[in-house]
Formats: sequence, structure tokens, C-alpha cells
Amino acid sequence: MSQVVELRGVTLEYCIYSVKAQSLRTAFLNVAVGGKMLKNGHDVIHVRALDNVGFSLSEGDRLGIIGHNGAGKTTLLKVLAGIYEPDSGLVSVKGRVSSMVDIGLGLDATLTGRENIIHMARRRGHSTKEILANMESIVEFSELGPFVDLPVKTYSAGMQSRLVFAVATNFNPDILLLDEWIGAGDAGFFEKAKGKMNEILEKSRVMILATHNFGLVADVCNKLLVLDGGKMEYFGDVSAWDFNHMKPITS
Ligand SMILES: Nc1ncnc2c1ncn2[C@@H]1O[C@H](COP(=O)(O)OP(=O)(O)OP(=O)(O)O)[C@@H](O)[C@H]1O
Repeated sequence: MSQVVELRGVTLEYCIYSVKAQSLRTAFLNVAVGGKMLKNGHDVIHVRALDNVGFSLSEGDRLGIIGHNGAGKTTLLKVLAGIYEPDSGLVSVKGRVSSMVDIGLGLDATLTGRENIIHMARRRGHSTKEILANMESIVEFSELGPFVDLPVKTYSAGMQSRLVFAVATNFNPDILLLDEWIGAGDAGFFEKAKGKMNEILEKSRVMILATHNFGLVADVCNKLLVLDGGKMEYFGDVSAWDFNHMKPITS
């Protein structure tokens, strides 16, 4: 089966400059969750958010990424979306990617919802003609009503989430990246979003979902990646992972 996504030895460090206060630096270095903190002789701290991550996904795979806060889930999705370049390693993603990774990143708060739809869809490689043909279905799905013609800075987090979700899922992407997409939005929209996700799951070649919701992973995904401090603790079939004891099932 052809590989749609392939990562090998992916490592990424964030540099935090000018961390001047010694107490803050010590606090950083002692933190229990998150990527590995490394300091140099100057006022710079490096956080290794991804450390030698490698896996491949084939046509039809649905990957769930789990891990503690700061484990590197969002960073990995950003690498897959092409938002970040890794410091080292190989990333190969074949196909049209649609991501709902960083809501703030995709939206311009000064523009209206409708204008943001155009911008987001353009960034995903769609033509103006294609976007305008899909505009009403995106607006309708977002359920923003008249708010769609107001600046996004007037939206709540849930409303922003609806808008990004409506664009991200409208065009039947080859590869769909979702980050805690269930976090925002009310119960009604969650049910609708779940239905929509199932619909596009049928059509997308690969879906990758980062979440803390183990039940959702067990329901929707066939593959699982467990990250811990930027390192891969497990990659394999969901059915071979014991979510209660957070370890592989041993027969
Ligand atoms: N922009 C940034 N600058 C510096 N460090 C960052 C930045 N973004 C993330 N990090 C650090 O990288 C590590 C991984 O963060 P990431 O957001 O990928 O984790 P996560 O698994 O998605 O966490 P959560 O479950 O809390 O959303 C953490 O230690 C975090 O502090």
C-alpha cells in the first residue's frame, strides 16, 4: 500500500531568547511536563518539542496522537501542515492537506468571517472561483448567521472554531489534520462536527487527530501515536494499546 505520510528522525527545538531571570530559568528546567529543556551558556533556552519522531501512514489510516500537555502533539501537526520546518529529519506528505491546527494562526481578526473564508481557502490552494462556489455551504455549516459579515475579533472561541472547522472540512482534503477540534463549540455543533468528520473521513486518504479524548481515538482511529516529552512512546495499532494502563497490550 502506498505511503501517504512518512516521517523519519524528525527533531524540532524551540528557542526561547532572553530568559534573564535565574529563578524563571530554574523553574523552566525543573518543569515536569512538556518538551526537554536545554540551556546554553547565554540567556537562551531550547525546548526540544520533538525528538527523533518517525512513522508512516498509508491510504485509509486514521492516526490518533495522544500525550500529556506539552508532549509535542500540536508541534507535530504543525510540522505535518508545513507550518514549521523540523531542525532535522525527513517529512514527506503526499496530497492536499487541510488543517485545523492553530485557530488563531488561520484567522485575521480584523477581517470578516467571509473574508477569512477566502483567505483560509486560498492558503489551502483553492481558486477564487472554487471558493465562491462553496461559500454558502461553508457559511451555512458554520451557523454564524449575520456574524459572518462582522470582523472575527467579535467572535467567541467557539465561533472561531466553527469557522475554521467549516473551511477545513469543506473541500474533501487528501490529508486532514485536526487538533483538539472538539474543544470549542457547543454540544449541538460537536454532534454536527462529528457527523461531518465521519463524512469526510470516508473521502480523505489520511486523517491525523491530536486529542486528550481517548474514547474518540478508540472510536475513530486505527493507528495510535503516543508522545512523551517529544519522544515516541508508542506507534502502532490502536487495538494493541491499553488506554487504562497507558501501555501496550501484552498477550
Ligand atoms: N511557540 C513556542 N515557543 C516555545 N516553546 C513552545 C512553543 N510552542 C510549544 N512550545 C513547547 O514545546 C513543547 C511541546 O508543545 P506542544 O504545544 O506541541 O504540546 P502539546 O502536546 O500539543 O500540548 P497540549 O496538550 O497542552 O496542547 C512544550 O514544552 C511547549 O512548552
